[in-house]
Amino acid sequence: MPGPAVDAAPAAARGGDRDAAAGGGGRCTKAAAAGEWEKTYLDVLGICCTAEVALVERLLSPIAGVRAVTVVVPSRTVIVEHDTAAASQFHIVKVLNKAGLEASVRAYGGGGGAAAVVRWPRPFIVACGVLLLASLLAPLLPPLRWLALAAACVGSQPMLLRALAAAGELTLDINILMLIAVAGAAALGSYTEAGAIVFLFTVAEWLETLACTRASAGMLSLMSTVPKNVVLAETGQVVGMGDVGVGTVVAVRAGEVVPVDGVVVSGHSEVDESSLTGESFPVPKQPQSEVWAGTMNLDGYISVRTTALAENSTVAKMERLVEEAQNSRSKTQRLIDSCAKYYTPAVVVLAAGVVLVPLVLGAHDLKQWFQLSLVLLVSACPCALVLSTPVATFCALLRAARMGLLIKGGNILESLGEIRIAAFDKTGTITRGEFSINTFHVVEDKVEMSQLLYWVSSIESKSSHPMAAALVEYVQSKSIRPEPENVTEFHIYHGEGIYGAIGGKHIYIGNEKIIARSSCRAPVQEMDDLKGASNGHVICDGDLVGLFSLSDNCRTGAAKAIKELRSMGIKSVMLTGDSAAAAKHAQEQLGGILEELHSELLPEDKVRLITKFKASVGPTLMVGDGMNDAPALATADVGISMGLSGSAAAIETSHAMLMSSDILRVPKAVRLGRRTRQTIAVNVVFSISTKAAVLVLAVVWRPVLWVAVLADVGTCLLVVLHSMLLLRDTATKRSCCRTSKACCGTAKSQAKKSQHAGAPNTETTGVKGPGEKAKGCHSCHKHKHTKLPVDSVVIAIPARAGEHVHRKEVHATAEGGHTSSGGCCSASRACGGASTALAAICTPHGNGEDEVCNIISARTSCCSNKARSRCSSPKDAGCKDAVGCSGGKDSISALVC
Ligand SMILES: Nc1ncnc2c1ncn2[C@@H]1O[C@H](COP(=O)(O)OP(=O)(O)OP(=O)(O)O)[C@@H](O)[C@H]1O
Ligand SMILES: [Zn+2]
Repeated sequence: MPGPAVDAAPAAARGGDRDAAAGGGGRCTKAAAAGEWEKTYLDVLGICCTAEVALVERLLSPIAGVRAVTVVVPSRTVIVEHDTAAASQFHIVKVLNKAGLEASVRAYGGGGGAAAVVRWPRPFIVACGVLLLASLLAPLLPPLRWLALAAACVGSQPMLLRALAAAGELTLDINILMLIAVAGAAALGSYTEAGAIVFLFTVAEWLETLACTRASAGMLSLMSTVPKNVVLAETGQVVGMGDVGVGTVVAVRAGEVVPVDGVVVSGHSEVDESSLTGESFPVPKQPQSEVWAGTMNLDGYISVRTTALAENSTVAKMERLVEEAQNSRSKTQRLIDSCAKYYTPAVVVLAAGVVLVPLVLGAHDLKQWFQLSLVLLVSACPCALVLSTPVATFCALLRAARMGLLIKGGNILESLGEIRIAAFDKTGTITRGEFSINTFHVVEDKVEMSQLLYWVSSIESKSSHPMAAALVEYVQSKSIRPEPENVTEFHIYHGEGIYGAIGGKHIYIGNEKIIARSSCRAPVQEMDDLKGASNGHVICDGDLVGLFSLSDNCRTGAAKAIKELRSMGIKSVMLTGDSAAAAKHAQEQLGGILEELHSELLPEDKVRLITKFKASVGPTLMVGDGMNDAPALATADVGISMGLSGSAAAIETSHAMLMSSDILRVPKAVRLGRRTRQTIAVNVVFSISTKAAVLVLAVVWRPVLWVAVLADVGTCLLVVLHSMLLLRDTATKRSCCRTSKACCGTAKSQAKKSQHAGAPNTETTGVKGPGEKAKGCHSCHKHKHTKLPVDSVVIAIPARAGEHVHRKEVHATAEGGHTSSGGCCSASRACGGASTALAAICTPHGNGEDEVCNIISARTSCCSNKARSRCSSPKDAGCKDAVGCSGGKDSISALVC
């Protein structure tokens, strides 16, 4: 498989090639933040298909002060990066409108602006329709037939402007073709037909725009929620976002949108992160909590120290990715575009021949030939074919973003649909990457425990490995403060561990391999072999001084995700840098579902294996999080990085980013890729066959111009509508109440069963989320509409404290105990803080087949103690399987569904 993955680097924005050449690859916002450049989003309704892209670029690029032009065809959006002093928004809009492109500046703060603009047909369309209708009375009053001609004239105004602009640029576009057809029909005396062509064309265009804007509303609104100004906490001064450096403390009052990514310094509040995560529940924030730009401070005053510049905020990065993805062209699209380039001129030449040859030969029924020629001309527009890929890709990318998966381009989506084998990294991907320390001891009293802990924590503070975080936290819990600033040398040995120098001591920390590297004199110690635990060694100046062991648990849903992949005919394997024992332990937790285990791998070993899979099995998916996974992620046909918790290297090199830690979205993504490929195939076949049918009909029966036009614009519209089916998550909408009832009902009945089984009481009562009335299962529609607008981009960010549970719907079913403090994360609120509560969280499946119910226990650490079980159908009250919560002091085994 010639890896499309390799050329998957996000394509530089169209017209922004100059930036790309300068090495900035679409990174234009950097300069913009400096204050000179501004990005303006324009709704340009006159963009019909990719034919207009070149036109828009050629119109705007020469304007002084315009630096980059990006045209997003499916959403009819033009993004212009310009110097406001040299080229005003007004001027840009004027230039586009002069060419009849119907441009308007998208209102700041709302992605759905365009939808409002195009809700009603424009006056010229209405006038065209009315005149055409009146002309149909011509049999009663013959002069009325002229009204049809008037209709054609009135309706074709914008077409004419666009045609002129295109002709000026020496390009042949749909507008020119249609105008020739209209003029031809008029010349033949078929005024009604001329009027009908114009009316059909304009109405179809309007409907298409309506559909497109519905699809794209919200896509570009990610960034627009972020305020442009901030209030400095110390002085109360209001300054522009561009002037805020890292480390500035800004004030965020209740009801305001957090303007920056940062850490809370003072104050307590609840923040609604739904714009980023889709979480409907406010997340409590206190000093040290992280907050993100674009989220809403609900009810308290907080001051936030910025940790990133505005252009590097999570939301800005996401927006950049989304934009780049929209503009990267997939393989299929490139193929179609290059075919379309030859198709139009070829058909136009043919059309000319059809008139000229009979003319020269002196044929009798010239009118017939002339009509055939016009039909051919109308059919020369490859609109539907050209749209068949980008609209489908666009809708699928949007769908993916809503389920928390940012895909860096349409070609990746197509590759996703071809995957034959999936390779998973272990630590942080299959497992949580949240280690707990089993043992930590000094070897033969060689050093003081406190000294050892100080060394380890100080050096580990410099590592981003999940083990490092656990070790540092462990040491801090012993009231020892790590001092990473005292570590004078630091080095990472991939697959082995780390090295650091502190206080003149040379210290290595890592697995067995690091012992050899450190030229340790002491014999390898026997560790008390805890099942599946990873063992760590601390070597100080060539002497083994400390031993520790840590363990990690598999992610909820990992086994199910792999099972689902298998049901799709995809093989799953594990690639880990950890020991064979740890790999085997994870495999046991998964019920032995992985087909191959590869352990103790170095980053280059992972690359080698991926290359092997690509050659021997086929298109390969790699899912990973660590720095050691980055090269393998880049090598795979599709590399998915896990969560924002993943290492920066993994996020950078991967082709798609899972914004939550829900591994179940991996099979969903593959399914979406398959659906996209199917949709594109159907679109292509449909648009080619209608063209062929019209031509055949014209030749064997008789050429009817309006049928050709209807087929042309109708196909375009149908292609758009068909692609929009990708946006639909049928399961979410339809099965919502049905399943919720099922869940509640079944939870109740199961609660009884589980009581017999000795499991904790899981009787059901409503659970309140903050700001919400207690919801039974019946209010889910309302809940749905208020919390998850159809057009919003929902991107899940992994929780820092505890763990978020990503959900579409919360049908809480909990037994209220005594209220307790709790409050570990948003989900704890779902549980109502009850000490023995259980909440079932149901996530309907994309394909509408089944749904997943998470059970959240609301003890002290409610969110992490969840069990997951599966209802195969809403009616199926019985449990397929139930997994007891493993780990955690308050673990609960429960049967639900
Ligand atoms: N910062 C660290 N502190 C202690 N040990 C480490 C550290 N980094 C790596 N190691 C040791 O090196 C081993 C391999 O690390 P590596 O990052 O290659 O893989 P991993 O993250 O454990 O597994 P996976 O490849 O599944 O993510 C780890 O299992 C651990 O024993
Ligand atoms: Zn990992």
